[in-house]
Amino acid sequence: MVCEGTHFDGKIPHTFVIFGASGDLAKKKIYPTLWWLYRDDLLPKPTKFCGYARSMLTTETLKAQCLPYMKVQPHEQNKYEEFWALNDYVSGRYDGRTSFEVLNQRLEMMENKNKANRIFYLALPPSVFEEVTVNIKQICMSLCGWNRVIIEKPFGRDDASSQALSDHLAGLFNEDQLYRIDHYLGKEMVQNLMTIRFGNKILSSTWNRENIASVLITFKEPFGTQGRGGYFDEFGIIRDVMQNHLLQILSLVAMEKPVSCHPDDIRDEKVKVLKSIEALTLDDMVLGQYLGNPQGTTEDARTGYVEDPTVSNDSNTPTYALGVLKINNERWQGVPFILRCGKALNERKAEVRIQYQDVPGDIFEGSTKRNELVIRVQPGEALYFKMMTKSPGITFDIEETELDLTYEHRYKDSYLPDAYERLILDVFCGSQMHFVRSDELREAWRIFTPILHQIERERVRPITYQYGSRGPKEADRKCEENNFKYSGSYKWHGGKAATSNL
Ligand SMILES: NC(=O)C1=CN([C@@H]2O[C@H](COP(=O)(O)OP(=O)(O)OC[C@H]3O[C@@H](n4cnc5c(N)ncnc54)[C@H](OP(=O)(O)O)[C@@H]3O)[C@@H](O)[C@H]2O)C=CC1
Ligand SMILES: O=C1O[C@H](COP(=O)(O)O)[C@@H](O)[C@H](O)[C@H]1O
Repeated sequence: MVCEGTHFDGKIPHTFVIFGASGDLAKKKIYPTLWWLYRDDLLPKPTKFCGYARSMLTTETLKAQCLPYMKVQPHEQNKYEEFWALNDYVSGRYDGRTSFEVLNQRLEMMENKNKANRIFYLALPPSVFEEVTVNIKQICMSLCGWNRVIIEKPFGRDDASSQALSDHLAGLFNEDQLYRIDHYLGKEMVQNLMTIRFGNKILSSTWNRENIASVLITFKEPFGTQGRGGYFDEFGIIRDVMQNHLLQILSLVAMEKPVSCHPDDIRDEKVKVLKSIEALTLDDMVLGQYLGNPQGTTEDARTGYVEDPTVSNDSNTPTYALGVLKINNERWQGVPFILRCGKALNERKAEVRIQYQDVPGDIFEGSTKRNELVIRVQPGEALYFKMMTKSPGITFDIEETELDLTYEHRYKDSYLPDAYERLILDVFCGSQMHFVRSDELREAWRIFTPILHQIERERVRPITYQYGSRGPKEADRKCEENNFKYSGSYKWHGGKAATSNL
């Protein structure tokens, strides 16, 4: 794909600074990702890494904390030690100048006072975000290389708080220095959406209201808060998953073809389609909250959401949400885009279902089923197209079958990197294609803020569903009302890959 930012500058040293290095995200995702990129020789040489947090750690203790997540193979041990030899750690406050001055001196030492590019990863709670970014800007910027700042969600709680954050950041950095991570944009099948759509004539010419009945975008997780409901209860599933991951997928499914693959051309189209979406209302939604399953085999499964000790007994925070979005433009008017997401459900799955309309002028006595293009994001990346065929043999009966592109079969020997690997490498390369621009964010909050405020103001009660179920029955009814037909007749006769994901 021809686009900017596909290469990094291999001649200049790079320093990667991880704020919140002692935390959960850092040890489970950021350090492992940096190690994998280093292991596979994908980073510029030399790149050094510096952790920063309040905890009094050493590089050795940090290394020990990260070990369970690093997936080090015995033959990689030497390289693994090399990786840690490139690491340093500074303990300091988030709000004082002095600590940041110490950090900057340490960075200069690591860089031998040479020209260096710096990447700052903010794996931090939003409460310290503002002071850390101010201190980075005032004290820690590389003076001759470039500086890039990676930010993790939540990007605010609603339109006003998100705008305040965007304004704060805009006062410190240029938009091209800011990399807002939505890790779903780093997933293989999400990145594939543009190619599927714009690289296939057969799909591009049917991708519209004349052919498509509805689009269903799903995220499901088979576990609850696992005792960490405190964070979740402040946000809920709409802010946690729907407003970001699912809406990003929607915009890639629904946007017009960009002028080129330049990141700004793509993001311009994403913003345009978001602008055509009306704000959600309660009538467009089904909200759920899980109850414990007394027959559950784990403590998590037996514990209902409000029984989590870190969640209040009368919390009305949704752990499940379905929302029907309408896109008011020439391509999509009248086609419901149904977003569904939930925790404590029956399976782990993220997928997009493009359901085509019924065949007009039926000659098969009502036995045709709708075509459906399924883009399975996880687990087990696959693209399959459900279609009708004549049953093989002497009969003239018809049956449902599929054109199947299961990655595990077709691309058996390919390595699919983790989303964070792709995205962090993009930051080294300066490609913002898979990062969220501030105007995308503004539109996303415009769509969701009114409903979020209403749920909080009116204390709207979610419908309860049992841990391990498919969620509230009302959600299936809402799909039906919105032109998504489920027949239950489809049978997949496929191999190992499919069964292991059922
Ligand atoms: N390449 C491959 O590996 C392929 C694998 N397969 C496998 O075959 C299986 C079946 O294929 P699939 O496309 O899912 O076909 P189905 O049409 O059988 O199911 C579609 C989805 O409908 C949902 N559903 C279940 N009950 C209802 C209901 N009452 N109302 C509305 N929706 C309902 C389920 O998802 P939910 O619970 O989320 O609503 C289900 O996944 C899949 O699990 C898939 O893994 C199929 C083709 C290719
Ligand atoms: O951003 C989030 O995503 C994870 C799910 O990510 P996945 O890559 O494992 O699908 C979710 O568990 C978490 O609540 C949410 O904040």
